[in-house]
Amino acid sequence: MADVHVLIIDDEETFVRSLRFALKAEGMTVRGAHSGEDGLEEARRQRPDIVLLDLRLPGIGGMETLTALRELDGTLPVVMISAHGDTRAAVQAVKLGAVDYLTKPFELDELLHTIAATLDQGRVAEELDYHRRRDVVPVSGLIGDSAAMLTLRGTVDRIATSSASRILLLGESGTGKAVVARAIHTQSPRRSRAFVEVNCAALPEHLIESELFGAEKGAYTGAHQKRTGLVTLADGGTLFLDEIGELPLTMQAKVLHFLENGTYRAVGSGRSATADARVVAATNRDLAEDVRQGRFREDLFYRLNVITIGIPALRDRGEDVVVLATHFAARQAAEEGCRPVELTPAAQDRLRLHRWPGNVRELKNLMERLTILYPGQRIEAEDLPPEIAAAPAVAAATADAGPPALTERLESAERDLVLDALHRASGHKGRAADLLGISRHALKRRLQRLGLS
Ligand SMILES: Nc1ncnc2c1ncn2[C@@H]1O[C@H](COP(=O)(O)OP(=O)(O)OP(=O)(O)O)[C@@H](O)[C@H]1O
Repeated sequence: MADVHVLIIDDEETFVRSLRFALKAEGMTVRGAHSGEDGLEEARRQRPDIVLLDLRLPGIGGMETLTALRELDGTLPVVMISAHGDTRAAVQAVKLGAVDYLTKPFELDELLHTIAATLDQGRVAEELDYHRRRDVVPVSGLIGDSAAMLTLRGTVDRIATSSASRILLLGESGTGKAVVARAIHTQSPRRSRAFVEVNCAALPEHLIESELFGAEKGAYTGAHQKRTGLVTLADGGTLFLDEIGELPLTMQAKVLHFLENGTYRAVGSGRSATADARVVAATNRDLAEDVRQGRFREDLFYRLNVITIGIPALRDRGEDVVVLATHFAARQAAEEGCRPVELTPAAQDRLRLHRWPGNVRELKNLMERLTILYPGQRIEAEDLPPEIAAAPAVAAATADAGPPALTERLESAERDLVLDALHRASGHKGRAADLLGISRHALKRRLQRLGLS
């Protein structure tokens, strides 16, 4: 059992010394502490793999030390050491979270067996904890160690400090385009100036122009005072035009003019003004197709499509699914003031197999929901929503039966489109129906049929 770090907290010096000697002979690293206070300090500093804790200690007692250790790290296994006649208290300690107890005097073999069994049991929890300890959010805010993510972070680093003033981000909904846009800003020399985010899909058409470029007092009905445009606010900083594919054609011409000349005109103003904003635009649409369909200006497309960053879908990022799930679980737990949920290996497999049409956003929402429903608990595959829990079954069935039937594939594509439209319409069914080009009634029927209502 090399590489195992053991912390012994016991006030009997000779006992600690002899255990230390014996465990070191087994290749373990052993530290000793003679009081609960010292033991806690030691645990904080060296993060042991297992703690052997005497029930009877001077100062803060064994039970209190156990509680404090659990607060420090809920996954740290603690084995209680009790004297004869203390069995009741030892059992109580197990109820409080100790993994086991040994009664003095005990054989070395018994102790070695307990340590081995405990560490083996703790492996799943440990793996998660490993991720948690590594869960240091990178400067970019972009979590993930997959090859795709490393490449993305490298690209963001390079582009942020380059002179590129127009950047286009492409990726499915929820892949992290907004996070990337912000990372480009915070890693650029513009970081001390404003990062201004505009969601082109959320603004009603008649307001977009005045929001973006500002308006003079009285420029239109209801313009009671002069309005400063978001472009002006982004001067020296970064303007993030999210969902640029939703920009109405009339506005596309005005944005193009600004991108080409750096000048703009507030609504109702005769004078043109300048603003030096780096523009990062994002879309989940196929802009080239929109150009072909006449929905997006070709000149604006080419103007934007110079420095393009593709953001991979979550399903193509391998282990990132589990790394991100662990990150969101830890973050939500901190918010709720509880221990993070732990995903069993079977549950992790289901997450790996799911297609994640809503990408990282869908995963984040899931982990938030699980934390609220099962605070600090182990999540079994069956605790996951049916569409995720069923993933391996579907995968196995399709593997046996060859490629999925056309109806299944159509249904899955339909579900993705409907979910995407609902997301883009912020859950508003009328708008989602418009985006899909169907009636509200037809959308309702589809939602029912797909089990999404
Ligand atoms: N790599 C990542 N690391 C940490 N959090 C992430 C990552 N990617 C996305 N997120 C989180 O997932 C959520 C969705 O991300 P974001 O809003 O950036 O997606 P988006 O691609 O801009 O979506 P949309 O196209 O719908 O606007 C956010 O809460 C974001 O913080």
